[in-house]
Amino acid sequence: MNKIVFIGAGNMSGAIIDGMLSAGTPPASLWTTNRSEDARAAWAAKGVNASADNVQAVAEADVVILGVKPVHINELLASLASHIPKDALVITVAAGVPLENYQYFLPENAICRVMPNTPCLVKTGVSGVFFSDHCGPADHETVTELFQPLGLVHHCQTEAEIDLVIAAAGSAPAYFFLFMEAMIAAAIAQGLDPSDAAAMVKQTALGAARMANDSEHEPAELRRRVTSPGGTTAQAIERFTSENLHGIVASAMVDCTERAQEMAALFKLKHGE
Ligand SMILES: NC(=O)C1=CN([C@@H]2O[C@H](COP(=O)(O)OP(=O)(O)OC[C@H]3O[C@@H](n4cnc5c(N)ncnc54)[C@H](OP(=O)(O)O)[C@@H]3O)[C@@H](O)[C@H]2O)C=CC1
Ligand SMILES: O=C(O)[C@@H]1CCC=N1
Repeated sequence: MNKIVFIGAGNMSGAIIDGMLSAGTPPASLWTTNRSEDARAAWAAKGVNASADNVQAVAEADVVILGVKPVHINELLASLASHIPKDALVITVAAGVPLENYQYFLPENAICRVMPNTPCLVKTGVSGVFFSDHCGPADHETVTELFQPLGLVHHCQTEAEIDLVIAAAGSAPAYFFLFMEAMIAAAIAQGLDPSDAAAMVKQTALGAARMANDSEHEPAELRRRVTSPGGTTAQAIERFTSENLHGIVASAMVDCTERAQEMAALFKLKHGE
């Protein structure tokens, strides 16, 4: 059994771990580290090995998954890199930290940047992956084995493509949640009971997402099939269009990608400074 170690098991890594558990990964093969005692107790209650000691956790690891915030990656690598087995595959889910940082601290390891999203929790995630030159077929296989059961795996051709995956998938669950929040608030403002409004909006989002995935038709055609000429939907769509929904979405996604690029410039190791 492989030893898979998560350094920092918060929102994103936690979703991956819970997704893996529900996909049948034996909890005893998973190790997590957290500084908070409550987080460790919660993982231990699920049968996952939980520790506060990163150095001890990575001993004899086959796969190390770095799940801390981007701002903490460099200091974590500086303190932990020499303890990570050289034959371990190192996976990082951090946004905006370039591969070269990991390669500097871990020159002999195979490294893979993965940009997942939180729906990995319910095995309908998206994970963009980009491999370092040190990665061989066995590493590609390991990443596929780990992430495919959690949803769609997209192979990025360039590292820069990871930043596009962030805008289209990594950050994107939040856009849909925001849209749901706005719809629920509007339905309540129009007089629906709050719990009825929430239940209807969530169920409609689920139904639309399922149809979009299962149908032979593109979303634009599915939209047309709801929109009777001169009817109610047409009025709502006209408002979205005239108020530039497409433009807002496009600008938001450009902002998202640009923020990842800014973070990369910020966190990139500056040798000799
Ligand atoms: N949230 C998301 O949807 C996505 C996030 N990501 C990436 O995932 C990473 C984590 O983000 P997210 O999960 O949201 O953040 P969280 O803050 O929820 O998770 C980070 C975790 O790291 C733990 N931690 C921090 N420092 C250490 C340390 N030195 N040793 C061990 N554990 C540590 C924290 O727990 P404790 O304080 O108990 O130690 C916390 O549980 C980021 O790099 C982000 O870019 C990528 C895609 C999507
Ligand atoms: O907001 C963030 O920076 C992280 C990366 C993608 C989703 N959450």
